Amino acid sequence: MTQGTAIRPLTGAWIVAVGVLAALPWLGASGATLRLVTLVAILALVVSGLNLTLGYAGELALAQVPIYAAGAYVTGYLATAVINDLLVTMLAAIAVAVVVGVVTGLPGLRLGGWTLAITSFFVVLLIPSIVAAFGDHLGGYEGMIGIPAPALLGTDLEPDAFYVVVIAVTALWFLVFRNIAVSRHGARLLVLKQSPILAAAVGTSPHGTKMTAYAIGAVPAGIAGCFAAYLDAYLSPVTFGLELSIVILAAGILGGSASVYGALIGAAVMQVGPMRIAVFDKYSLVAYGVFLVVGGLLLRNGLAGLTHRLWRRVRGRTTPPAASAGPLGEDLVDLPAVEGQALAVRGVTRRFGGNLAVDDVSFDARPGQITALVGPNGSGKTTIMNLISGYYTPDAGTITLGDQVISGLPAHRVARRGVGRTFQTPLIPQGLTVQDTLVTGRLGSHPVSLLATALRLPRHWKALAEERRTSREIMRALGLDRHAGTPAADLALGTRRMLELGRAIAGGSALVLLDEVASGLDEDDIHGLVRVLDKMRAAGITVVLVEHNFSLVKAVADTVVVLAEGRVLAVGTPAEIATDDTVVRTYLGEGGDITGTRILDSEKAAKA
Ligand SMILES: Nc1ncnc2c1ncn2[C@@H]1O[C@H](COP(=O)(O)OP(=O)(O)OP(=O)(O)O)[C@@H](O)[C@H]1O
Repeated sequence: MTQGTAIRPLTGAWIVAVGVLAALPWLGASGATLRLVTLVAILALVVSGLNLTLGYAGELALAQVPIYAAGAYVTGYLATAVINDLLVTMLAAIAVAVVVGVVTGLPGLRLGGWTLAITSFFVVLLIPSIVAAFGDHLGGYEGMIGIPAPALLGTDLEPDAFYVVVIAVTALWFLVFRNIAVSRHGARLLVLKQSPILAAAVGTSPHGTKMTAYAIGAVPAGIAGCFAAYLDAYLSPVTFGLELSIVILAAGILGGSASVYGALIGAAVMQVGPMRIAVFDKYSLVAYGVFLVVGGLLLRNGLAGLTHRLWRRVRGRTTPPAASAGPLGEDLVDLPAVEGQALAVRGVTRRFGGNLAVDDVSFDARPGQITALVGPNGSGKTTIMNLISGYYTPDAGTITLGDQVISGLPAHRVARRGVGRTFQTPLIPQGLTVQDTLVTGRLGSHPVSLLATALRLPRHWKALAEERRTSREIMRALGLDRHAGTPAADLALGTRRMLELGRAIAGGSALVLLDEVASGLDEDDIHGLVRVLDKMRAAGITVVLVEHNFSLVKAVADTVVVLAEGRVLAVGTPAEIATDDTVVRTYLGEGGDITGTRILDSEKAAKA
């Protein structure tokens, strides 16, 4: 999987850079230089955690300083009083950092946005009080002194060896971060950032994804804390203050928060620049503020984004113009067969306050058939789609898929049971190619563990091969193969609708819900859509289609369910519905002819 926002590392250059940095002690670098590089590595680790939670997952969890402090104090305490082995102290620092990361992120599960930012940012103010409360063990306000130099597996580490460990572990973390960012897990974070609704629709739990982001974002800060404790053999609560929070934020924004290596760039600029230069001392907060504003206002995705764009220009790659759909070729392949499941909606009712949006609705949708829901604006079609896909819970009635009751389940669980859907306005995240977007449709149905992804275990490669095969099959069936590498958000509306449809199918969905999928499409697009709908039927998928365009309904639907004011007015084949007296009288008045009606609702007709 690729991502538009992440810089792809030139692996060779990366290995050389890490090798040169690690060899600095033997290349005659001074102690001051080694210390500076160590400080850059420590800051880069903390900032990379921010990039992961904020830049990738879009969570305003800003508790990096408390997390970093937790890692540092745990290391200091263990090394001084319990066991001084870098492996043990680092693992303990990571574990405690993850706990602090998750706990400080918890408000984000309910509140999100700025409330999370404020609560997590100001946890930093508690650090001196917490350190003071455990003064006997953590040194209180005066600081913790006498942290011994680290040992590793029973061998004391000389300063140069410690330096090499810092470089090696930092390089390893950035490799892991990069592996996550360019994988399906990175896409999962990106989808959550841009639309929690879409995240649920593709089967990923918004809460679970947020918790994962808080947890992995805390890992590098815990490692950084461990290194910081050993570096100066001294810890003071003063170090872990608001100023450091602002430095981290400035480095993140300046480097580029939605990038892997932006953390290194931002940390290097801050450490080599304003944090070193004495003249900044007095005005340090002002200087950091300026860096924050410059990074935020002038640089789209920070210095990393700028480097990325320059690199693309040098390589002669510029963003292609919006890709238009155009007519589908004749060479479309069939969709892979699936085991469709019957949908049964029984007596479903849903109120919004005093408004009875859906009133005792029952209907069936069968595998290998297309069931159309039609009716004027406000008749309850979208509410029924949202009830089936788990965004709403019915006040009464049940919805079953095959032999499983799905009503009452949260949306991501419904998706995992094999329900895919599209939206009235296509939800296509920025930063993903067409192929990557199709892969996101498999996130819930074909999970791969984070560990397998981060460490590139065989399970990861197997899943990647499957993802590529399935997405290629779907692209060939939907005529999307010529757009495979195009940024999905740049596509024309017709192609975006087709892509959403592909994503809904990609996980092997037994039931696919299409909400006004033809809206805004031209004749070529609609012709292509009809062919694809025929393929879905042939593949055995159960399709429920909300549609205003009765010509399209007539062309594709096996069964039509007509709704009026939240109730089922009639059910039948398109031909039966077209001549149903009640339907014709209700919508067209005495003597009307629905067969020639493009749209049941005149307002929608104007829009279409
Ligand atoms: N989240 C909500 N809160 C309050 N009322 C809602 C909500 N969602 C839908 N409704 C109301 O429920 C009724 C049915 O709306 P719904 O969107 O399901 O109709 P629809 O047939 O899909 O209309 P359209 O064709 O315009 O999409 C409307 O009266 C609408 O105002």
